[in-house]
Amino acid sequence: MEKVILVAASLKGEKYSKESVAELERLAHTAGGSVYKTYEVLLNAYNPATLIGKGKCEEIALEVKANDISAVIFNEEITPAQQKNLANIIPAKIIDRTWLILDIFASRARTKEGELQVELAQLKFLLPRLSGKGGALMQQTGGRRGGMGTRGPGERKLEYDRRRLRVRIAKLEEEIEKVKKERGIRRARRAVVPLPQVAIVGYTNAGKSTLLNTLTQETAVYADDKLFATLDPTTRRVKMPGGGQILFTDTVGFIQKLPHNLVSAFRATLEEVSEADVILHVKDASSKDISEQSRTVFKIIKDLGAQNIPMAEVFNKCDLLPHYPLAALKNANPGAVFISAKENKGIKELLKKIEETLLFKWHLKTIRIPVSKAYLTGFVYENAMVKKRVENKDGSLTLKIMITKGNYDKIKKEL
Ligand SMILES: Nc1nc2c(ncn2[C@@H]2O[C@H](COP(=O)(O)OP(=O)(O)OP(=O)(O)O)[C@@H](O)[C@H]2O)c(=O)[nH]1
Ligand SMILES: [Mg+2]
Repeated sequence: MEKVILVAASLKGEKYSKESVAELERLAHTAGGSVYKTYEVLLNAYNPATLIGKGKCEEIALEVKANDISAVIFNEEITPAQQKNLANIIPAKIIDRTWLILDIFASRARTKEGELQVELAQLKFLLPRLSGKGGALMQQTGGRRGGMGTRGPGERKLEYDRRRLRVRIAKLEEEIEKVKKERGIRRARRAVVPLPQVAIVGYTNAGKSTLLNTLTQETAVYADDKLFATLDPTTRRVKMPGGGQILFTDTVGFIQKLPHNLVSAFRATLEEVSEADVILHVKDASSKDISEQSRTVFKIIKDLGAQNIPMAEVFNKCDLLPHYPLAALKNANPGAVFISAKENKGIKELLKKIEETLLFKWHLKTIRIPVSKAYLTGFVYENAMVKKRVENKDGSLTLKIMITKGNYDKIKKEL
């Protein structure tokens, strides 16, 4: 593990919450850092040259030298100029929050598309930060190479040459365009089976992947007590209690101050969210920061243009709450469902809630197909989710289905 120092610098009156500082510590930990010390710096104004004051920089520089610290991580975004100045004073890698998140993303990307997107976001971040003659700022700092803040996706080493970087960016954009098209084709093919789609979204570490595992009774989806365990969307079929199936997609976790170019980098991956029939918002009931985290999630949903999709709210990790606070939480959120994904509790209620929410767009119908119209059966199966099938004595078929209005009208006309 690399020893790191954290700096949470905020303006007086806008002081970071304890949770926000703890989150920075968890991010650093997730990236493989062992936190030596955390500086909470309160400022009257940000210093345009060094973000924090010169004196503070020198104090940190001494600490770095005396304790073999490999990186200093700032909770703020640092400008290229600030980074250069900071690196001149402090002999360690200078990493900001955005770069730290990108570094974690780089080690997490699993699919080709995920890798391309992370690398593109990294290179776009790096480009303005390279010093003039192709020298690499990140590499120069403290003469240190490798480790935290230098990872690319897969086994790839990040490039630090300006000209080559530009070429690589163009190539990545081209490849992403290609992969996107392929995805579109794949999705169109999948759409032939019109199952309702639920997108699981929520703050990082809320328990989204654990929930999907519980829903599908398997442990194929990587869940971990680290931030951004999931990067690429995973879609699974889930059997509903009353019959039928629904598609659930697990997505990348959201986080405060997620850099804007990252949101747009992941837009393609998050397309699943804007195309869902229901958004399932998973919250961590044990978090001290639920409302702030929810605000962050809503903001990103809006950024994705998905704010009009019906949403179901679920509080997870209820097993961690004592009786009284849990009761209070339930009182304050009458429309929500309360579960423990880990202990498989409340899952039935959750699925019921999701079906209810689906009824905004999908309708529950019972149809009878007489023998003379048996040819319609295939069409129904292709255009509806069949919850129950009863073969009647007279050879006719009674189907309980969930179906969109347009498709129902089509069937109605034929029957
Ligand atoms: N006690 C408790 N822990 C849970 C529950 N659900 C998930 N966890 C734990 O919370 C941690 C995060 O779970 P994940 O499923 O990886 O969370 P996630 O929302 O997918 O996280 P990202 O993919 O990082 O956004 C893991 O250590 C889980 O074991 C629960 O109901 N109760
Ligand atoms: Mg996950």
